[in-house]
Order: sequence, then C-alpha cells, then structure tokens
Amino acid sequence: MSSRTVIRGGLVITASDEIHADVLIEDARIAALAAPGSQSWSADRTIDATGRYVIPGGVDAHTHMELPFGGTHASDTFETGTRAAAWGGTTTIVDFAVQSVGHTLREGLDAWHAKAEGNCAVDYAFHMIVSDVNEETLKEMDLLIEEGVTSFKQFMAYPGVFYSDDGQILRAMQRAAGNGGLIMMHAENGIAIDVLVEQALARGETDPRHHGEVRKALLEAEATHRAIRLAQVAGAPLYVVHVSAAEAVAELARARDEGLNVFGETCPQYLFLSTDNLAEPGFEGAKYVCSTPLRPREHQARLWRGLRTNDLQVVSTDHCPFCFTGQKELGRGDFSKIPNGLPGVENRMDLLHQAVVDGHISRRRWIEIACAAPARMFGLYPKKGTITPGADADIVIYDPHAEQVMSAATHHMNVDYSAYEGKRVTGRVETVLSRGEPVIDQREYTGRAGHGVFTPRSTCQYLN
Ligand SMILES: NC(=O)NCCC(=O)O
Ligand SMILES: [Zn+2]
Ligand SMILES: [Zn+2]
Repeated sequence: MSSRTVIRGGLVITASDEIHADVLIEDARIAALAAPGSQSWSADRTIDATGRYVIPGGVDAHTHMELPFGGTHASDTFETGTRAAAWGGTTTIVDFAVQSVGHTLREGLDAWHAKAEGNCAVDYAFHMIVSDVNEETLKEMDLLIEEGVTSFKQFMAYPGVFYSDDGQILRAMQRAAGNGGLIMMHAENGIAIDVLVEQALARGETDPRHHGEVRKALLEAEATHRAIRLAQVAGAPLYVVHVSAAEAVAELARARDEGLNVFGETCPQYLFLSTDNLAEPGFEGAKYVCSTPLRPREHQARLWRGLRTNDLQVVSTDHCPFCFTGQKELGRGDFSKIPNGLPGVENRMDLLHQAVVDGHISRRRWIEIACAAPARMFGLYPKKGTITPGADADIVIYDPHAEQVMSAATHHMNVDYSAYEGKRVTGRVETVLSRGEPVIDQREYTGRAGHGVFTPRSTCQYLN
C-alpha cells in the first residue's frame, strides 16, 4: 500500500537554493515541491515545518563502526552508530571495510557486509581499505566497483598495519585511473613519524599531548604533496581524508589551481578542537587522540577558508569512538598506544550549523559540504544529498533556534565521553525521515535496526 507524506511551511535548503516550499513524499521518494499552500495534496501524514528548515539528510562519508584498531574495537556497532547518526540528522554513512594484510578485498568486504546487514537504522555504503596491494587485489578493485564499492583508502601512515609504500600507492592509483575508482589517502609520513615517536618515548615524553607534537603538520603536508604528485603521474583523481594542517590545505589549493582532480575532506574536530584539548590535565588529552592529530588553533582559519573557497569540499566525521575507560586508557604511560579516533557521527550536522550561526559558512554551504558534495564525491547523487523529485526522501526537519548543550549524558553514541562536552550550540534536529519513514519523530526515536540498507554507489561525480 502506498503512503503519502506532506511537509508544509518550511524553508527548504539545498546546496543550490533556499525556498519556502511544501514537499510531497510518495512512499520512499520525493514526488514534488510546490509553493507553500498552493497544492491541496492528500496525505497520510502531514508535518508542520513552519519556522523550521527542511534539509537533506546528512551524508557522512567517513565512519568506522566496529573497527578493530589499536588493540581494541571502535565502540559503536553498526546498530548503535547508525542510530546515533539518525539522532544527529545523518541518513547515510559510508563506512570503511578493511582488507587485512594476507587477505583479499572480497574477504574484507564480506566481513563488513555481515557486520552491517540487518543492523543499520539508516542507509549505508562502503569504501574499501586496501592494505595489501598485489596483482589479485588490483583486479579485485574492478569487481568491487561493479558492486558499488567505488573508493579505496590507502595509508601513508601506520607502518605494519595499513601502510602502503609509494610503489603500492602508485599501482593502486594507476588501476583507479583505468577503472574509475577514487583513491582516498591518509596522508601522513608514517615512517618519519614512527622515528619521532620512538625518540619522544625515549625522552620520557609519554603524555597524550606528545601525540600531536610528533605527528607534525609538515609531515602531513609532505605526504599530501607526495600523494598529489603520485596521483598526477598515475592520471587518477585523489581525495585526501581528514585534512588538519594549514600547510596540507595549501598543497591541495595549489594542485586544484593547476586543474588537478584533487579533493579534500576535513572533520569537525579539526574545526572546533585543538592541541589545547590534547594538553588537558592528567590523561584527559587521550580523549582527543586521533590521526591526523588536532592542531594548534591557528590552523582552523585556513580550514574554514578552504571550506569557503572549495579547496576543501567535504566535512565528514571520521567517527571512530573508543571509550575513555578501558580503551583510551590502553595508552596510559605511552601515548602511542592510545587507540586513535574520536566520536562525532551524531554531532556533525549541529556543529556545522553552529558554523553558520558563527558566520564561517552560509546555510547553502552547510548543506553542500555535509550532504550534496559527499553524495556527489562518492556517487550517491541525487538519490542522496538533495531535495528534488525522484530523490530518496531522506529529509531532516531542523529547528534553527533550539539551544542545546552537547554531552555524553544525552548523546546516543556508544561511548563514555563527548569530545564537545558542555559546548552550547544553536540548532537541533527535530524529525528525520529515511526513505520516507520517520526514524526520529519530534525527538523520539522511531527507527529500527534493519531499516537501513546497503546502497551501491556509482563512481565519483565531482571530476573536472
Ligand atoms: N583517524 C583516526 O584517528 N582513526 C581512524 C582511522 C583513520 O581514519 O585513520
Ligand atoms: Zn585515516
Ligand atoms: Zn578514518
């Protein structure tokens, strides 16, 4: 039986427009937009969005649910993490399936399908982490693209875990140049960083703040430059993940000025947090250990400028939560043993709305960097990331005037601290539809594990 929902009276904001409009949803899709009150559509359900924004559901293109990492597992499962995503107005996540060294891409992807299937509250897709580049792996990349897994992350960091050397990176990039895949790069010089880690520990520098000191901005910039030039040699597009250093943004800006298909993502933690957090007293700084690391506050202005000028295209979370108790604590007395990663999948849309309130970005740019650009970048547009007839009815009714205080006491992520504890923000998610079904209804969770489905992606839609 078909169902019809009408959203009346809201301000519909997409990456390109802001219009007062009523929205008609038929089953899982958006059917029409019309001037307010101009249509007497019959409906099973009417949502009054007067005084509210009507925005596309967020697309978080960088999450790590249940990731085995640093001797433990990220604490959000696909069930808890996608439920938290829904609470925060995100209706699609793209998570990273992992190829372990000595195993195939297929084995890694199958394992991630098994973790996610039947458990997600909102839709999900996968990137593939390629840890072991060889002839078989390169062939498998082609097959994964046919299955809708069209992007591949490589690491210039973490020697002995996910690390690829320049030759392996070049080979994967060459394959991507031929098959339409997008290489995503963790750009930090991990070999040099490991030397600095060893030297710091030998000097007795074991506190969390030293994590930020050894993972130098120059080593992010150097790796970013190297990745860009390797991609240029291969003739492949490149997406650099979790950019935090001003010097790395400068490398991306230069490459884009040269006309290269080079893209950059940053994350809320680099825009709102800094090395001040890493230096919090006692072992508190461990809560903020992630890689690339938080930088001194001065870097933030360059990141905001990059987001305004499109030298950075996407803000994703790199959501990779580890509880303070029992997980971050693994690194007491040795910062290099603190599991790397921060929680944030629930906070991204609100923090970026706060950036609108603070004057860093416009409302349309908010929707561009959080919804439309990630959807385009990863082949999900216009199914996801916008409000237009034919698109999935992934829609958030957002109250731009509500005040909230972020806290572990009220968040829904399965982690015992908030990286933004006590932060006051203006704006809050009120109702969330995922393919037409309410998953959050007037601040009540109405979703269910298994509603979210695997969403195959086409190749990058963002190329020059
Ligand atoms: N970013 C981080 O610290 N943890 C997740 C793994 C990665 O993205 O490198
Ligand atoms: Zn990374
Ligand atoms: Zn990550």
